[in-house]
Amino acid sequence: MTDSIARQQLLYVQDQASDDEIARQAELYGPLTDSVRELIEVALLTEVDDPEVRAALEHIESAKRLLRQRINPGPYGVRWGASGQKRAWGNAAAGLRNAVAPPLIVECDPDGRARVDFHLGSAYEGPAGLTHGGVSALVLDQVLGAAAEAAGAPGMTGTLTLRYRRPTPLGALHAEARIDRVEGVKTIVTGHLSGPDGVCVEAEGVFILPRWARGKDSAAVSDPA
Ligand SMILES: CCCCCCCCCC(=O)SCCNC(=O)CCNC(=O)[C@H](O)C(C)(C)COP(=O)(O)OP(=O)(O)OC[C@H]1O[C@@H](n2cnc3c(N)ncnc32)[C@H](O)[C@@H]1OP(=O)(O)O
Repeated sequence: MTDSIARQQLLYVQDQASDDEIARQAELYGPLTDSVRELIEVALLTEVDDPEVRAALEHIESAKRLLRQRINPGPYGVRWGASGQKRAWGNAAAGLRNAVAPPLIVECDPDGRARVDFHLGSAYEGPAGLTHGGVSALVLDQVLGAAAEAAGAPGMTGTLTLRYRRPTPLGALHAEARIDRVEGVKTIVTGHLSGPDGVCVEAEGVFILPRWARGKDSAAVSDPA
């Protein structure tokens, strides 16, 4: 096993947090994350005068000093509580503590289907007024991966193939996925991302249970938010 795989495995942690403690943390950190996400949007779009921008910066620096007083060196990893509840709160697409995440709150069925309605604001812009193609890939990677995981066939993304059929607007969007087939350690999942005018991006993903995780509890590579 390489050092990087060994290091990665140390970030899958059974911390035995109780459901009450997890709920407390979600109530505490969820609003902080939402506020920082809004801050990203407001910082991007504000048109106030220079003194107000400088004053806002001082407040933000002060908030950072407060929060840095005790800090996890990171990354967050994936944690399981005492009841088996998982937290992938650092996940870039769905993490409850990650302000970069849109966030995606993906609904899954055990037969390998997943869907999510979500909103992309101005921070996800690529072409003027449109969603960045890499952000569409992020969303589809997460939703297709969630479908594989929901059916008990989780894996790392081996190949993700996208077809951008029409520009993806910002705003209210939908993505869904379903397992097409399972071939040994490979799970092939298809899906799409759509906007108000129909399908914008089609996707096919090959999710592979990595060699190091074979024969272990499949949760070792699953990564729900
Ligand atoms: C609820 C939330 C669910 C979570 C959603 C998560 C979504 C996000 C997921 C990610 O972002 S994962 C991060 C991006 N992906 C990676 O970083 C993967 C990096 N690559 C690897 O770790 C390994 O190359 C990989 C695990 C993909 C495969 O390595 P293995 O050593 O385990 O594969 P192996 O050589 O044993 O091959 C197994 C099978 O897979 C095939 N294969 C290997 N690499 C492949 C590849 N890249 N694409 C397609 N097929 C591949 C290989 O031909 C073979 O097919 P057969 O079984 O038919 O012989």
